[in-house]
Amino acid sequence: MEVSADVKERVKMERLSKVYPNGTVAVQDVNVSISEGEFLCFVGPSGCGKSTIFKMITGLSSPTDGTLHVMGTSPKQARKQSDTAFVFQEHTLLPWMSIIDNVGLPLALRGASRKERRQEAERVLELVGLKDYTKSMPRQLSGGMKMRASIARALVSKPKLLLMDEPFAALDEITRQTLQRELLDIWSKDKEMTVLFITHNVFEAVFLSTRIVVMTPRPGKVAAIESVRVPFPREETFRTSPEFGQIVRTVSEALKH
Ligand SMILES: Nc1ncnc2c1ncn2[C@@H]1O[C@H](COP(=O)(O)OP(=O)(O)OP(=O)(O)O)[C@@H](O)[C@H]1O
Repeated sequence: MEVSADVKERVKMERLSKVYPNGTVAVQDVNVSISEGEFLCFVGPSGCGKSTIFKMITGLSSPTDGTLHVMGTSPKQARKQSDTAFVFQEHTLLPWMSIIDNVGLPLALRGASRKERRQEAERVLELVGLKDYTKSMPRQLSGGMKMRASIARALVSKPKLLLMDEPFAALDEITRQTLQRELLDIWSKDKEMTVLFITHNVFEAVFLSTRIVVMTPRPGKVAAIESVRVPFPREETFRTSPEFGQIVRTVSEALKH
């Protein structure tokens, strides 16, 4: 695959398409370029191909047409370099391992020393507010805390690209809003990290994003790309501001197409 010269471009999709072997056109002609340091949300109805795009970015699924560059190289190469990390809706913590061992697992798989694993796991557990729970087992944590631990595990390998597929969908509204703020804090401290975030929740997308990609139902195409030009840190008052309401309306309108 051709190597892009622009290292600041984290993901480049050109006419990206995916037709599954059974004939389902999941993604069609998607053109999106994502730069370093963006927080980009994908919103769209169920089945519009959001997860399929993520699978292609992580190299778990191949495009059937068009091109896709991740970190200026192929998705598989980017994954090999540990440049990408993934957080799913359900936490994927191993129930028989303590939180610190779960969080250090990606480093263990790479052969890192025990000391490095512990240091790095403690660093990210502090970032997500779980430094007092290093020895706990997953079953001892609430849903929100398990999600924090999953985020810590994704951050432990210092990814340049963090992909999050509806990470807060199973949480109650208060916990969801708390985690949104915490995630923005973590992201804004690391200007090199790009976050791609899937959500069905337009309010969540507007609060978090620098840009929002609105997708259409099958076949999944881009209906609109909206910029949210509101500076960070975003205060809680943003959620009830007229500007917020206006962007929510624009995105909701685009979703109807
Ligand atoms: N392995 C597969 N084989 C065949 N069709 C598939 C496969 N995976 C997904 N699809 C279909 O591709 C379309 C897009 O699926 P995808 O999971 O990417 O959508 P989504 O937008 O992430 O949906 P949701 O919001 O419900 O998670 C859907 O119609 C789905 O049924």
